[in-house]
Amino acid sequence: MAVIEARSLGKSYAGKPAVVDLSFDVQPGSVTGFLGPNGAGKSTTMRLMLGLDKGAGTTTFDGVPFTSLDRPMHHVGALLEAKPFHPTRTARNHLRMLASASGIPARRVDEVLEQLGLSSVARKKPRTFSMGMGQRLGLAAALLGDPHTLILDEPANGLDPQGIQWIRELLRGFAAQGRSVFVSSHLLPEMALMADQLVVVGRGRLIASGPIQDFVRSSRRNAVLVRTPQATDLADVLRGRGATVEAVEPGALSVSGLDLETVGDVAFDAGIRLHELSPRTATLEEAFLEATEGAQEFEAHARPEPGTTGSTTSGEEAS
Ligand SMILES: Nc1ncnc2c1ncn2[C@@H]1O[C@H](COP(=O)(O)OP(=O)(O)OP(=O)(O)O)[C@@H](O)[C@H]1O
Repeated sequence: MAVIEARSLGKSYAGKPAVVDLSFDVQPGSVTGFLGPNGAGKSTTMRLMLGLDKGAGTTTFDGVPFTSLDRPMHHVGALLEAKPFHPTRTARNHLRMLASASGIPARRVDEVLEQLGLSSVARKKPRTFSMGMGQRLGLAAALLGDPHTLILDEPANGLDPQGIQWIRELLRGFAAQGRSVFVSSHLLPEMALMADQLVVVGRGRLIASGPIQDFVRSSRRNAVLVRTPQATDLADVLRGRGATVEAVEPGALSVSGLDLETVGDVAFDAGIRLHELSPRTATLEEAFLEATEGAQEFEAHARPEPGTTGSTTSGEEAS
């Protein structure tokens, strides 16, 4: 059951740093979400981890680099952005070829096709597949060797809501067996449901790592909502106690910097009547946007006019 240890990973393209001195661990029995804005270096990091890109640093799987693993498909299954499918081979033959190259019995191919819901298209060519089906085939290839570690770059890309829910259950189940999952995604509500640990990067550098609850808890967007007919008085008293107070609507305050019990006690001591006292927990998206503020490589400068679509970006599309 592999601990992944990534140490001082680094990579530049044409002198421009894409990944900078990046170190983190992925523990068995967990789903570790890999988050970062577009162009933050997630795909590059995953390629470095698997020895597919040359760069600085090392990554080991239970102490062994990927390129030195004996029968690597049995240890690590990977789904990266570029999925090389043979143009004329069927889905089943594509997997059979991968299986035979790794000494995996052919019956395992049919097992994963079944597991991934691809049995009915097993004899079709992947180039005719929708994006979601292509993702499923890529996942089938990653699972072929029944590995104890999965490294997945945006696996939910192109999947429909049922597919997204299915992959969440698959990865949670995989981790519950004591295996390791390292997965990138921009679907933050999904990540909040799926991951227990996070690695967050911006401009190729580590921004945060650790349990997802700690990351969300550290957000300034966590607050206490108070409704009171004496909002002005309460705001003054709370500010006097060092809280940050924002009027969200007439008679309602959002208070940060004090916990819920203290806000209630302060109001009671000041003789202020409360009509509501409730916690407001930050979402993963809010915590992420706050943590990566200023770390976006591709920043939108113009909001679309109401009724139009699209936005203007300052740079090229990331990979
Ligand atoms: N093959 C390449 N040649 C040149 N530059 C590259 C190449 N691959 C990535 N980059 C650059 O490296 C940086 C990191 O890119 P990377 O694709 O790793 O980011 P990412 O976090 O996966 O982005 P996204 O979320 O948009 O997929 C970006 O500035 C990107 O333009």
